[in-house]
Amino acid sequence: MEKFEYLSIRYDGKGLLEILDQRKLPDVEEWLVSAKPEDMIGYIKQLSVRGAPLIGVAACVALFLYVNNEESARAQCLTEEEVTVVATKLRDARPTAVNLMNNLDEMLQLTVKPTADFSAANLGRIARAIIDREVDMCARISVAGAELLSDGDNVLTHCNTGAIATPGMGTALGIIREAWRQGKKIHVYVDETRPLLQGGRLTTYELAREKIPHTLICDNMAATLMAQGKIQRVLVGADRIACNGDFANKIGTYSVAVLAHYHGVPFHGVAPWSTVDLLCPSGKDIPIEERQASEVQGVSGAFGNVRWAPANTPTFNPAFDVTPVELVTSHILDTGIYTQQQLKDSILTKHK
Ligand SMILES: CSC[C@@H](O)[C@@H](O)C(=O)COP(=O)(O)O
Repeated sequence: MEKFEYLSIRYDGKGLLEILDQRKLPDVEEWLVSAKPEDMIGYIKQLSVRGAPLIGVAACVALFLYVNNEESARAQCLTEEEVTVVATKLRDARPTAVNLMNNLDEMLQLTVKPTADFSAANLGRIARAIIDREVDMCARISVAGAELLSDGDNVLTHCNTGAIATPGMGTALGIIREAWRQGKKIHVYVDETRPLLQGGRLTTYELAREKIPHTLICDNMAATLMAQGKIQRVLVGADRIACNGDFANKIGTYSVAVLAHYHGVPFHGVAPWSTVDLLCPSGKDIPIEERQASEVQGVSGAFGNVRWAPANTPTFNPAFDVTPVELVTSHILDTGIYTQQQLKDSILTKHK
């Protein structure tokens, strides 16, 4: 595979794969080496690599690199079984974002089984095609969604859906970037996104780099802003969209959707088609990751580890929640903007 470099993942074309440690942002920009699949699995679990499209891409490149190294060492191709064992471990690194599963299934060439080719050269080609497609989908999403934004709009976003969460320009944040690039005078309210502060640390970092006007708020402030008429639209990402249009995204998204519904503010789920799970009928079928207590008992990161709750305080820490489709004004995908019925129809067409 040839050399590539994006904001949060890079490969030197000679075997060095690195990811930007998103736990340490915004103040520390540190690159971590992923020499073997176990490294990447650890980085995905600890959220050094995060964001549905990015973990999908990172896992594919890690799989390619493993096969490439083994193939060189043994001077022969790996078997399908050997590649599948490693792909399965990567697939299990996080349970909710379906991009990980969709992309690895593509690497395993499940749909072209009789002619599958597990050489490093072929896996490198597939991984490269997946990356190019993700970059392209981000660009298309951004253009499609930017049409909805007008001068003077205040947009609320949750978590981080930008260029560090994808190999492209981002999804929900990509729309914001594109609208700004088009000269629209918009302003962004950024939910801080407890417990891991993806909004407070990462979305603010990206918006500041792009010089897009923004204001950071705590998650519990969105209701007040909506009641004051200060939010015109909500744009959020997705980790898995079910066939009926329900979708999982960062914990807290559902609360924002309920608030938006109550206040009559348009609410959009934004994602590439690689986030649609054609095998998942509805939101109740989406597996939700639960994470460790320490994330809720305090905070940790480059700024240190701080616990404010008494040690061993019982916690509940689901990393994602499911927003029912009834609360979604429309989904913005790389192929356009979809009402609930249009999305269902498109998914049905893909099933045929
Ligand atoms: C373009 S990223 C879309 C989603 O993956 C994003 O909104 C999100 O929920 C990320 O969660 P994270 O736990 O930080 O990986």
